[in-house]
Amino acid sequence: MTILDKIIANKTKEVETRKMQVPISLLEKSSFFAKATNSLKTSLLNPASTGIISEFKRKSPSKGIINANVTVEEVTAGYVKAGASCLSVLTDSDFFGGSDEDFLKARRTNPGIPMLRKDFMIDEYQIIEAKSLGADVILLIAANLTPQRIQELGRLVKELGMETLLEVHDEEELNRSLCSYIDVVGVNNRNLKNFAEQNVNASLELADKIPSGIIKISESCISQPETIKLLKSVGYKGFLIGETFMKTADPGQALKEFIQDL
Ligand SMILES: O=P(O)(O)OC[C@@H](O)[C@@H](O)c1c[nH]c2ccccc12
Repeated sequence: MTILDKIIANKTKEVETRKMQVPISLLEKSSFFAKATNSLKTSLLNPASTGIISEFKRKSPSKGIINANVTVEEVTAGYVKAGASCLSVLTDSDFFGGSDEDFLKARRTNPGIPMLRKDFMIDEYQIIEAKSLGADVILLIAANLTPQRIQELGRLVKELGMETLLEVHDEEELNRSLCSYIDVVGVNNRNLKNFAEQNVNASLELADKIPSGIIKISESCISQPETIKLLKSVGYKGFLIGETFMKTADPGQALKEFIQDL
């Protein structure tokens, strides 16, 4: 069993429990259903954008605890002040130490910036739940979804006015998963089956395989401003970074310093 298999088995149970606890009709009462979303695409296409999608991540299966001493409000506000183009907030609690409460706190603190709900999406229920939390962008991970499920979930994301970030790790996942509901493609440099990689080779290899009209993001294992320059030179517009900032005492300050060297 890979780590991803374990996460998905756990997530399947979690979603079934939630469905019994909170009916969709209750989720739909959230005021976020009446609010317009902030577009990630628009943000990344803005020439003044840093392209940095900064992530709030307390722990991970590969690194264990990354930072247990900061609050989601201070970190996300610091990211926005430093010039992040989008925020990513983990809501998976068992493997990543996140929660829906974290997401809501970040949302209320930063109403005007695109926010990605970072979780393992397998069910329509979670998409509606994401909308109820004020999410703008949904992550669909090709490694754990069939092409048909990507289409079905992507369609619902669009119906609810949000955008879909499709995450792939290799060319096979990319080719089978692309469909008309995908707004942005993210190449995860880390293989979620073993969490082994420490480099951005996956992004470099896939750069010219992603159709040119689609906005490209490089995800994970980015720790140097020079890497951003390299990724930009092969066409990437977005850069999803968690640990590099989260492992410091002041992640917002770390982003600020990182941006100065871009
Ligand atoms: O902390 P890093 O190496 O900068 O990575 C951030 C982000 O890309 C990573 O957390 C991530 C990418 N795809 C995921 C899917 C699920 C959970 C987490 C992730």
